[in-house]
Amino acid sequence: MIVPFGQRLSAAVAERGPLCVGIDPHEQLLLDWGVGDSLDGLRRFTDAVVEALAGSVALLKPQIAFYERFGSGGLAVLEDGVARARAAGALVLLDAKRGDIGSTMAAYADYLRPDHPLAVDAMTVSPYLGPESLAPAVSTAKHHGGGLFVLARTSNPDAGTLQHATVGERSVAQVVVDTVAGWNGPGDPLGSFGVVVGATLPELDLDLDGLRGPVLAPGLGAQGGTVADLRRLFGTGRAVVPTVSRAVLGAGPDPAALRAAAERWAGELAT
Ligand SMILES: O=c1ccn([C@@H]2O[C@H](COP(=O)(O)O)[C@@H](O)[C@H]2O)c(=O)[nH]1
Repeated sequence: MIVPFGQRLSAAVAERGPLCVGIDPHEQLLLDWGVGDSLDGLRRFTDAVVEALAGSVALLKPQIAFYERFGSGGLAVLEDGVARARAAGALVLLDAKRGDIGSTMAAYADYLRPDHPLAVDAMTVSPYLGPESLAPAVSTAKHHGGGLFVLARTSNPDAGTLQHATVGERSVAQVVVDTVAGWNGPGDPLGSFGVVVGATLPELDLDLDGLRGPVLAPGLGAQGGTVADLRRLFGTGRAVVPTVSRAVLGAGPDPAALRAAAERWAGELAT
């Protein structure tokens, strides 16, 4: 039976808490960990993070850019790490930020097919070609029980330059949120289609009330966002998935230290 991503996310968060940990093997992190900025270092880094965290956090979010740096070998490391993370019970959100004309978008969305070598539970996508260009990904996600997180109001400082531009009466970011809301069914307790909204925003300048889907909130830790910012921006009662990469990964390579760093964030989120 196919269980939609929104339901699987709800169950994972109920069991493990909302924290998502990003797997971002930056060159500097590989050097700091002492594993080397090499394919072997990438493999050791990925193995360590998966082994330390896949049994306890709800979501892992590998950033594909750091694997593509190493070509096909890097992607093989990612495929192996993703498969092992899912087998250990973590949902995997591939941070790929794909977006293209619809016919190409259909191919990108194949990451959501269970028979893909890099099959994941959900992926990030970019609506820059127009939110309707993402329709083939929505259809693949619905067919296979996958999820999408669409960039709406991102965490980088100049994001508002484009995302605040207006289309009629609404900002571009709001058009994205409203489009994604339309992909979630009215009866869904939590839909499979969510948006990305940074935890670094000075204020929440968009209306998320009708979304009925999860909000992925990056920007915590290394980019300056705090748990207090999450509360200030999103309040309580919303399905927010806070995601942290460097502020957890910096604790490695010791698996116990990685787990402790993730537990500190999880503990703070739970208070
Ligand atoms: O608005 C966005 C969307 C995605 N990201 C990604 O999240 C992580 C953040 O890493 P940190 O080390 O926790 O800063 C990274 O992969 C980004 O590409 C984002 O930061 N903001």
